[in-house]
Amino acid sequence: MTQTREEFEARLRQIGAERYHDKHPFHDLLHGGRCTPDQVRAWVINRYYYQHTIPMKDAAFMSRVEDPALRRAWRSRIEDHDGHGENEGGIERWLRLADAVGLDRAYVAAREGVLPATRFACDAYLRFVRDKTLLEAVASSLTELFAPKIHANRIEGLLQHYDFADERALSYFKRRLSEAPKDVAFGLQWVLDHADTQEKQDAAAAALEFKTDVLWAQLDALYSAYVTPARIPPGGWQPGTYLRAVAA
Ligand SMILES: O=C(O)c1cc(C(=O)O)c2c(n1)C(=O)C(=O)c1cc(C(=O)O)[nH]c1-2
Repeated sequence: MTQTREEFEARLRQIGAERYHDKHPFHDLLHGGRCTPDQVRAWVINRYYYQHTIPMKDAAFMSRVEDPALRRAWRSRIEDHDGHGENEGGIERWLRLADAVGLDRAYVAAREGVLPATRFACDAYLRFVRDKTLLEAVASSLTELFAPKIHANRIEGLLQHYDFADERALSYFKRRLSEAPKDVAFGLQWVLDHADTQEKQDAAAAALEFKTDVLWAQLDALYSAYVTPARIPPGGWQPGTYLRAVAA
């Protein structure tokens, strides 16, 4: 049976409550100050691949949208990451974090040393948004409903526990606190408006579950490669390499 708007929204929120990556043990380590400097670096390197993918998936999405009003509402997402005018953009802010944790930013930006499962997960997200219905594509972005809380926890945890953490290093997360809510408020209303049959509601819910898997799989990959017993796959970043040259 088709759910009411309220029931369907509650169903989407329940997916986050059960499956969002705030519950992943790697985040407990990271936010609780129990990651080594190299584990933090591995996270920064791998998560950059996600950052790199996001504006590409948004561009793939927009290339399929025929409604100018929807494109107009969506396009700030690309500018948020790539920058616009005075705003240097989220990708640059992520590279500041790479600087702060002592990594060579050119290495991070080149996306070498990224774990295979990170690539597979992020590439799957891009393909999903390119190939599925617009409703599924928008629904897959709704993990951002749950992101402000994890960003706030991260800012607090990193500031409390790690010497590298300061306002400049964490500017990516601070900025997302104001960017994400506007995006997700629009996305949620759009999904609620368009998922008007049971079939569409099921497809949108499945898309959101798929996206929680995309996020979870990236942290599983990190955990298995860099937390005991660490098993770094061939080609993965080796701790101690590609550190930033420090002036003598
Ligand atoms: O740190 C996080 O946990 C987290 C999660 C997510 C998410 O839920 O997909 C995003 C972000 N951050 C983020 O910073 C971001 O720009 C973003 C864009 C999107 C998207 O699917 O369009 N998700 C996320």
